[in-house]
Amino acid sequence: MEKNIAYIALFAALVAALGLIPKLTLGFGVPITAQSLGIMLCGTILGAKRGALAVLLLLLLVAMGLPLLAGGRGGLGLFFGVTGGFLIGWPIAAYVTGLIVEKWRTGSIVLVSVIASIIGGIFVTYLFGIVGMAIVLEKTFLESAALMIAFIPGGIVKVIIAGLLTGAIAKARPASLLSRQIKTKP
Ligand SMILES: O=C(O)CCCC[C@@H]1SC[C@@H]2NC(=O)N[C@@H]21
Repeated sequence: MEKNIAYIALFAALVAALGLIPKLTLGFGVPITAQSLGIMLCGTILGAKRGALAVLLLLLLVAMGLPLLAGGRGGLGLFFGVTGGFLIGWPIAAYVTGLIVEKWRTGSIVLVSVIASIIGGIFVTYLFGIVGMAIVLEKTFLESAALMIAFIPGGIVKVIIAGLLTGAIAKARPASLLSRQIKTKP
């Protein structure tokens, strides 16, 4: 129990720390940020529930006004802004990423983590982001979706980093890979 809380707090802090890496805000107001890598890692390393809780903890602190998002941003208003869809999607993205790593036990952990990060960290995150942007920017779903192209190159780099880091932890400290400590039914 205490171990879980410590890991959840640690990964909320990790995502916040990734916000210290300078962001690049695109013309339509959404930044390219290293924090989306943190969302993937929450899922691949902590698993579904703990990963989602770590992201929710971070978002709670952001909603309370702590400047923990890239560029030192915080406040409830962000959830109603152009990046609000992404923020709402982040815990679900971490959950889906973690669920895939928990359930898919065969093959290379690096490959499983990369695929889980693509599905959770890219598809799920982008889906929520596209809907949020379409509402706030008053664009169609397809117009918003087209804007996502700018995030794809960075997204590919991030899923590879998430896969390699998760693989390295699986090798060096298997007990710390909580996503694989969950017992699945035979
Ligand atoms: O800081 C915020 O307000 C949230 C930013 C969300 C940015 C999204 S996450 C997926 C995609 N990849 C990026 O690097 N940026 C966008």
